[in-house]
Amino acid sequence: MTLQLALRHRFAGFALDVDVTAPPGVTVLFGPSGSGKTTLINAVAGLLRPDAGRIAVADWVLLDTKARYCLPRHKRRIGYVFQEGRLFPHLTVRQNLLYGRWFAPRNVTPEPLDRVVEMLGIGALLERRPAALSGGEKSRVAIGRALLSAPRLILADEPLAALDEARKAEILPYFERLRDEISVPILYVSHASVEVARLATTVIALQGGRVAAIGPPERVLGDASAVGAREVASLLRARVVAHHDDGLSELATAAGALHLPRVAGAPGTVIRVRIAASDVILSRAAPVGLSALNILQGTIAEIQPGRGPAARVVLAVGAERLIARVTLRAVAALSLQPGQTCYAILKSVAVAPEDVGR
Ligand SMILES: Nc1ncnc2c1ncn2[C@@H]1O[C@H](COP(=O)(O)OP(=O)(O)OP(=O)(O)O)[C@@H](O)[C@H]1O
Repeated sequence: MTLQLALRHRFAGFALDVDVTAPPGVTVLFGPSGSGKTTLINAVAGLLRPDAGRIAVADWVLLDTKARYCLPRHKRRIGYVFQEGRLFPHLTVRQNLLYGRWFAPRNVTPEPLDRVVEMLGIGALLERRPAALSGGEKSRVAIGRALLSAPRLILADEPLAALDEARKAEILPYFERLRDEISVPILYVSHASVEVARLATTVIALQGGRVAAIGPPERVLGDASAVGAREVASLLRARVVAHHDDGLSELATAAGALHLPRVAGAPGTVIRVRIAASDVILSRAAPVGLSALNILQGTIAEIQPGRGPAARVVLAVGAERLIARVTLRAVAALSLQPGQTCYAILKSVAVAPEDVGR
């Protein structure tokens, strides 16, 4: 189901002006503080009436100012997943989940409770109260409660921002399952590029109230003007080939083989791997005697100088593009030029578990 977000709204000193349509899946709203993410989702949620616009999930229209139509907030059928979970402390997990179901319209059957419980791995928690749950468990219950309200859209507003790295890594796979197994579109607000890489079907990069870029994550994450020079990364599709006894997993990508710290997934599983541009080193000559395990040979496709002392060098490696962030001094010292053969070097341990997703 496509998601149409066409909105104009003005505050003193700030204007939101967005007109995009995203395909089904997870649409991540990505942008720095003050770029307008909250303003946009408040308009979707019905908490803010924008000056003008149209918001629709497929043919389910939430707002159409031209037609003078504005669906009231309680009829929008949005499932919310917030940062702190916002569960009712006096209710058990089961009661919290069933509370969600209470909001499902009478003529719609929500996902069965058993399936949601299984999908989120919360079967053992059903009789506990929120005070006896970890942050990650609370998040999973909050996702379940949202799903059981039979939503037409799930709105996740920085749901992982309050969690530490380990808890984030625990929750991300559940959002991946949601994306892959439930047909409800998800609008997900984040300013973490790891979450973009893992979850997004489509990324909307917002800057100063405008869309700086929209597209699949592999394209938007490679665009420094959209995500900021420091966040630039490549996103490679990879297939798990084998797990080796020394704790490394061998992956096949269109750019060549990669050896990374053990990833989840049986051999044959297709995953996506985020490689931060600042973790890639370049060499003109085939390196020898290096400790780094991943050396990929490619051709320089493009050199994009930044505003500071760094440049992004885009390598065509097999059918993939790999981006390296190196200093301009290194570009000059190595006399890097488009068309040259170049080797990209990546330390295995530079790729963290949260960089690898389904
Ligand atoms: N009610 C309001 N009245 C006036 N200005 C507002 C109002 N709400 C938001 N703004 C301004 O609109 C701009 C965008 O704010 P918004 O909260 O949408 O950004 P954001 O991307 O969600 O930021 P963050 O990541 O920090 O939550 C900011 O400059 C903010 O000060």
